[in-house]
Amino acid sequence: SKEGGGARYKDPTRPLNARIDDLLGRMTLAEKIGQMSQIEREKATPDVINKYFIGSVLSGGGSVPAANAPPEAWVKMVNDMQGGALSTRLGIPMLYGIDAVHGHGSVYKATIFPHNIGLGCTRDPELVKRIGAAVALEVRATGIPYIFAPCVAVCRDPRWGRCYESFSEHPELVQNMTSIISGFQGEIPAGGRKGVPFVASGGRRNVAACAKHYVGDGGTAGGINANDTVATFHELLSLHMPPYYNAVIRGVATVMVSYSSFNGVKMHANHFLVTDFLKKRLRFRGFVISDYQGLDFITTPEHADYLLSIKLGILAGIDMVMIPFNYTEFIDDLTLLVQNGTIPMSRIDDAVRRILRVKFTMGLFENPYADTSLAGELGKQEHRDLAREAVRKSLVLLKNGKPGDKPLLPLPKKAYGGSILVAGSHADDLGSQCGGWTITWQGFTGNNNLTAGTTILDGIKRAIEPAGTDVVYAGNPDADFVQRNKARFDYAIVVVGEPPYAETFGDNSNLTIPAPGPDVIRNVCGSIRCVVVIVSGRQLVVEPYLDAIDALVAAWLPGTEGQGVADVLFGDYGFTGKLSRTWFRSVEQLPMNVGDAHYDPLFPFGFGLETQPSKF
Ligand SMILES: O=[N+]([O-])c1ccc(O[C@@H]2O[C@@H](CO)[C@H](O)[C@H](S[C@@H]3O[C@H](CO)[C@@H](O)[C@H](O)[C@H]3O)[C@@H]2O)cc1
Repeated sequence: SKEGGGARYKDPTRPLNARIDDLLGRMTLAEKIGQMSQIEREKATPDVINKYFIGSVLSGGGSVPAANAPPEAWVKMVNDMQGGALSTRLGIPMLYGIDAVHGHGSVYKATIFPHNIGLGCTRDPELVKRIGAAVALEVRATGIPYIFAPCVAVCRDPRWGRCYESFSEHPELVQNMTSIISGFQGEIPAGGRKGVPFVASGGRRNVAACAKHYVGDGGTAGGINANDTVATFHELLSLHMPPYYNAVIRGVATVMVSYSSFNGVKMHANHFLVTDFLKKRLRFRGFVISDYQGLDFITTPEHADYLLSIKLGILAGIDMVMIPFNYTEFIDDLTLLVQNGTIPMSRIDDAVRRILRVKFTMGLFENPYADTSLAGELGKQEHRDLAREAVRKSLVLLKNGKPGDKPLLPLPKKAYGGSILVAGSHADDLGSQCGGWTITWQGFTGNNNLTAGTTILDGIKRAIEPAGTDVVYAGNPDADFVQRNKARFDYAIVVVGEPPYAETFGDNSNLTIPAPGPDVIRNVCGSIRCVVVIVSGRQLVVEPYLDAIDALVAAWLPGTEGQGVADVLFGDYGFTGKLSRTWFRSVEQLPMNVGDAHYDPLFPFGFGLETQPSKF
């Protein structure tokens, strides 16, 4: 019968392809196009999902059921939507997706891990896999089974606003960090088929992942977001493609297409790279999803010719469209294009087959509803301890003592004179130490209880006040304050850096430390032995201040567990981090990456001084 009923596709003992064939054979064009449609949470009522057979829903950056929503509220929201999907004729479950750039970033009191640029500096794929597994549990705690992560961009220019989402400028380091996919989805069992979508569906403690943004997102001209990556095919294959080999082998369930272009051809309209290369040459068997309004941006201005955009995107090989708002227009236009023969049914069937393969593989048909049994996983101490370990291992020590001086780090917990100075805006700013994609798309500044965490200053106080050291904090001390007080302090810790940003808002062509950071460095380090800690999404201009600085630490964007910084500053652990990116002298040198013929860095790729844990 054409109805769902006791149909073969509902029988989990049936072979995967038999279930797909049975279900596909029953589907109308409207049901097929519904599966290819992903809409935004705020549009996704159970009625809309039911009426249009919607196959997927997403939370865009910051799109939450309510401010500070607890896991239970997320689970209820997802399950209400799922009820709309399961009440359709064939009862195909919908797939809810969300970004998890550095942990379950949209969710109140989730553990926020260091951004990928810092994880690359750990050189620890096992650690990163453990992080993936922890993030999967925190995402499942809210009833969500699919994340738009990891970003496997190979960022070749730090002027790009998304460079912190990239593990490294070096493709091999990014390839190694694809271990996070096995954390998110679960490890393919020994002897299990590689290169096909895999999500450990048994325990429901894993999520479907998404390698993004295919391909060359990190190689755009001048690091301009969503711009043109001009390169030979060989350069594309040797610099930007390698992480996708690893992602496919690890069974990544989905791949997201990049807004960027390759030699002037929009990736969202690139049949050769999406279909001929990814699907045929690499034999990727999961589904390809567009980026948010990615079809609209095929044309300039965006959405200028939506019929054309849909034709080009779907024929290029995109299987699911992150619409996300104008879903009736999308559905009507795609229906028209199929009915008038512009898009063959075979292309639609390929897309739906891939989507169904992921949904069957991850057990979504057997477990369509979430429950609150994992609510305790959200932000639990074990995950915060893991994040703290990642912070420790991500820190890179770039300088430790002026020429002729003895090393300044590790610092003594007991200050000889009894007091130390902590200065700089970023010492006491949870939002800034987390960076973009935290609670909101662009992130936030300050500590205003938007989530739970430990600032770098809190961590310093907890580390040394018990030893009897008095910590004096001054966010922006002027020269007068320093002159009047310098004799009080054994040393100073200066924490400065960038404000939070995401995507185009982070595109930056000067990469200077934002004011008043340079003044704080000059005022403090000119009079007191100082450790400068830079909190940023990438390398910044530091050469002008280097001589005045006694010790220099790159902390990147550590996330909620700021105590990890103090752990290493005061010697509970040694510095082990190595640069995942070349630290330039000036922006005029950019782009400049390890392996370039002309390579004149301030600190080279792989650089990082080490210290031993201190006894006392
Ligand atoms: O082409 N272009 O020039 C362009 C510029 C701005 C856009 O604007 C758009 O609007 C934003 C408003 O929410 C969206 O977040 C996306 S970002 C997008 O969102 C996904 C879902 O959150 C993430 O998984 C992806 O990794 C991320 O790239 C985009 O920036 C769109 C396109």
